[in-house]
Amino acid sequence: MTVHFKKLALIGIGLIGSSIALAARRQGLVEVISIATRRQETLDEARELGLGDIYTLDAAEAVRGADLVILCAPVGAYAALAASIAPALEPGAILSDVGSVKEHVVKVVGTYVPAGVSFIPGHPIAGTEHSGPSAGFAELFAGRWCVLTPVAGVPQSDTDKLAAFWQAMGSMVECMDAAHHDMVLAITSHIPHLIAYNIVGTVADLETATQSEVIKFSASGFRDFTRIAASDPVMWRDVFLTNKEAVLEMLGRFNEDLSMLQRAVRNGDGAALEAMFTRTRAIRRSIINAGQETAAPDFGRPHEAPPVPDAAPVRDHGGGDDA
Ligand SMILES: NC(=O)c1ccc[n+]([C@@H]2O[C@H](COP(=O)([O-])OP(=O)(O)OC[C@H]3O[C@@H](n4cnc5c(N)ncnc54)[C@H](O)[C@@H]3O)[C@@H](O)[C@H]2O)c1
Ligand SMILES: O=C(O)C(=O)C[C@]1(C(=O)O)C=C[C@@H](O)C=C1
Repeated sequence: MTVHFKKLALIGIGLIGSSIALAARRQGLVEVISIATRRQETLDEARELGLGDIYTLDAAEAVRGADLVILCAPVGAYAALAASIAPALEPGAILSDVGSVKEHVVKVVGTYVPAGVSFIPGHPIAGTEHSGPSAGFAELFAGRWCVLTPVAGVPQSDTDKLAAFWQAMGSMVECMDAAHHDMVLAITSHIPHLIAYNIVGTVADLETATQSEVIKFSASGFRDFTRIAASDPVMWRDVFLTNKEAVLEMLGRFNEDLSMLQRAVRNGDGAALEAMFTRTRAIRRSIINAGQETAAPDFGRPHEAPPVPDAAPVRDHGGGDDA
């Protein structure tokens, strides 16, 4: 499928928005890119980086005449943004987003979507701990999944067109129900971030002498946690505020398993510890065998893109209304 959009409007131009701008431009998917941000400094930075063609502080102005609009701001800003852009959305346009949670987005943005506009929320499962317009790179989505959660009544041809857009940027696309997405991401992304914030926070609370020892002797395990814990505070605040139920559900299970480990350590139950660690090692190996490790070797910096597939697959999880 050939993908071509006349005008792409990106509302918010941090890590994800700027990566879309760079990838869409590189792949020739769009004619014009208009960019809206809340703050003048961010807009100036985006302009200096040459990320778009039109720059404005007025989100409604940015979306006027756009056939693809993607919200790329923290999820907590979506309701106000949706209210302000709704009257300016063109009939026939596709409205999407990149937010890390989906049910909340369907609810708060959905109420503002005018008839004739196809609302197809999305989430590229790709990122780094960096933020802002200069953090983006065109290869970010290569070999990574992008989940779409189309709402009822959206024409399949629009979902296919948006899927083709992400595939052309190198992503593999899967459609699923928003609630299912939130449950899966709670355990694969949200809880890991909460754990990282917590463990690094625990170190921050240690007395100064111990803290400097931790920093001095931190090897890759703790360093990996600090990378994750350096992720954008506003973005992650909004994730936990808007995916509360799924996070609490998964956190409950996590706490039960942690208590089991605590008991095994206290009781010197080597067999229980070894059995658990053997299971988790197998999961790591299955992730590597599925090719996820090789797709983006170094998250922290722009890297050589793996080959962009001609037609990355679209998988249908089967949970969506009319996905
Ligand atoms: N960082 C990741 O790893 C990652 C991965 C996938 C999806 N996401 C999602 O992508 C979205 C953006 O995240 P990011 O990492 O690009 O964040 P970022 O902090 O790098 O950029 C956010 C951008 O939104 C702008 N913004 C903030 N409030 C705004 C408002 N009210 N109106 C207009 N613009 C506003 C900011 O100025 C900034 O340009 C979030 O919803 C996040 O959940 C992030
Ligand atoms: O590697 C990272 O820095 C990320 O945290 C990326 C990550 C993730 O948890 O996998 C973070 C948030 C997203 O919504 C999608 C991707």
